[in-house]
Amino acid sequence: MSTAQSLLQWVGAALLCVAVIVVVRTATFPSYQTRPPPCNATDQDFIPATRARLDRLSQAVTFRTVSYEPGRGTPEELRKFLAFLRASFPALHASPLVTREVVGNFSLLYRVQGSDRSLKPALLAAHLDVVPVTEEPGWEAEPFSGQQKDGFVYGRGTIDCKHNVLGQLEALEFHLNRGHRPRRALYLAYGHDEEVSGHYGARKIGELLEERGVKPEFILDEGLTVTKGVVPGVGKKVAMVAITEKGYVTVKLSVRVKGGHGSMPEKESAIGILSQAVTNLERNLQPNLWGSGPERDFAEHLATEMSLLPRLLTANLWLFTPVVRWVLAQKPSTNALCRTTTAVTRFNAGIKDNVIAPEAVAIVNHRVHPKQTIQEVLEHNLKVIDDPRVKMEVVESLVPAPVSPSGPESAAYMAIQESIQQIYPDSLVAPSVLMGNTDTRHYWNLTSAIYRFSPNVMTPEDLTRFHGVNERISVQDYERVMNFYFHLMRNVDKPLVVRRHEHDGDL
Ligand SMILES: CCCCCCCC/C=C\CCCCCCCC(=O)NCC(=O)O
Ligand SMILES: [Zn+2]
Ligand SMILES: [Zn+2]
Repeated sequence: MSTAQSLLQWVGAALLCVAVIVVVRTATFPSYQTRPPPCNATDQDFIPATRARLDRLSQAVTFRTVSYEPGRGTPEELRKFLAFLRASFPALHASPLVTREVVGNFSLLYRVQGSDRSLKPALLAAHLDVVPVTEEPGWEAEPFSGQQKDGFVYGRGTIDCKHNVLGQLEALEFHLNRGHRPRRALYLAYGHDEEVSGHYGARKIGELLEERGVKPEFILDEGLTVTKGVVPGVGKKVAMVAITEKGYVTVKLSVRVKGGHGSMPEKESAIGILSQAVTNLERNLQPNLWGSGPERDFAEHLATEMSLLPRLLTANLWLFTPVVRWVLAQKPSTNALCRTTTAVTRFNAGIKDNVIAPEAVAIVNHRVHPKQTIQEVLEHNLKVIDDPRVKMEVVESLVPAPVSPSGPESAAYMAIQESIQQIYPDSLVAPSVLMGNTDTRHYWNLTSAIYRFSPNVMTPEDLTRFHGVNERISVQDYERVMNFYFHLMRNVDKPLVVRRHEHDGDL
């Protein structure tokens, strides 16, 4: 046999081995999906989306509680919104079990007293502020109208996240009206400036709770949602419970040149130099790190629920990680899980048509992958810009959040999963990474069990509504939001027991 023939035989045998491993791993990959526990709720345990409840959500949207910049807000609107909340939920505001504090002038902290002091409190969070409306003409209903149309409530805040504020308060009001006396103390924390980093709201709440020695069993804030048609290869709904958040670093790029008359320009302008720099950043993305961080768990939790090809790839990441990285990098929503993202969010230069701009400034917002450091992000930028005329300064930064426990070893995570599956019995649940940031950055010292999840459904078409045009929630989803919080309040109102890790209950 020639050397070439024997080499071919060896290659053939190696390929066969690889194929066998791939097939065996695909066929035997473990399932992480457990059956939803039976829900003993009766008809009386259901909060219907009545006219009054829908109108309260609509009315909440009409308060223009927009936050623009740290320290600048809409005090009058916030004040009116707080008064509206007080008037809208009379039972909880009159209850001797509930205390209400205004923190940092406009943020709210409620405490519901529990009868069993051995149980650590639960903390549900959300925020009162909303992002501004940038593209008014594209809206099918006025963005601050709260208009109800075709089975939806429209407007800023309907999914980010007045639905969570109102949903939690509706659930608590419902509970108290039925004479419920909780065993576990419950905190509700509503910051008023989450969209501009929470420096005056959630930070103050976090400091206050720390001073008082409050150590919650877990914290649940806004976050990822139940998704439908968003996760490649998975037909069922997937509830994504974020167990960590990407970090961020915002940088300011600037170029200064000599100004002058528009009739006698130099070869290059500040605008041209800076444009080249941001083009370099957009053409040379930060490295694709998918699979090296907690996002890998997300895929592996869903592997057995995927159609054949994605399942084969996910069950064999030892071989196919580069392929998965390439596939996920093709869409903005999945690319966000792959790498530190680079968004050029502002670009300013020039004051007059015939004056050469002496300075051009761009702001670049990066969301940092859990396995990358901020230093590495900045070094990458300097390398690809490769122009000493472009100055780079860090405006603000935050390291990726600590990873919270998930799976059967975490009783709090399982209580959230159980509550999701009681409301969405056909949904899968998987731990994930939030690509944005929440007020929980100010709560890291309170507990290591921090989760970010909003109990409404998002389809691919809905993703751009978030901070975008035609933000809306369906009536059915809002009903699910209220009932999710109601179930969660019930499910955690007892000692939470850690379950042994096992796969006996697999689907
Ligand atoms: C494998 C599929 C991954 C795609 C997942 C998309 C799911 C989308 C669901 C919700 C969108 C959540 C956006 C994050 C918002 C964080 C809160 C926020 O706006 N904070 C302010 C900020 O980060 O600037
Ligand atoms: Zn939000
Ligand atoms: Zn937001």
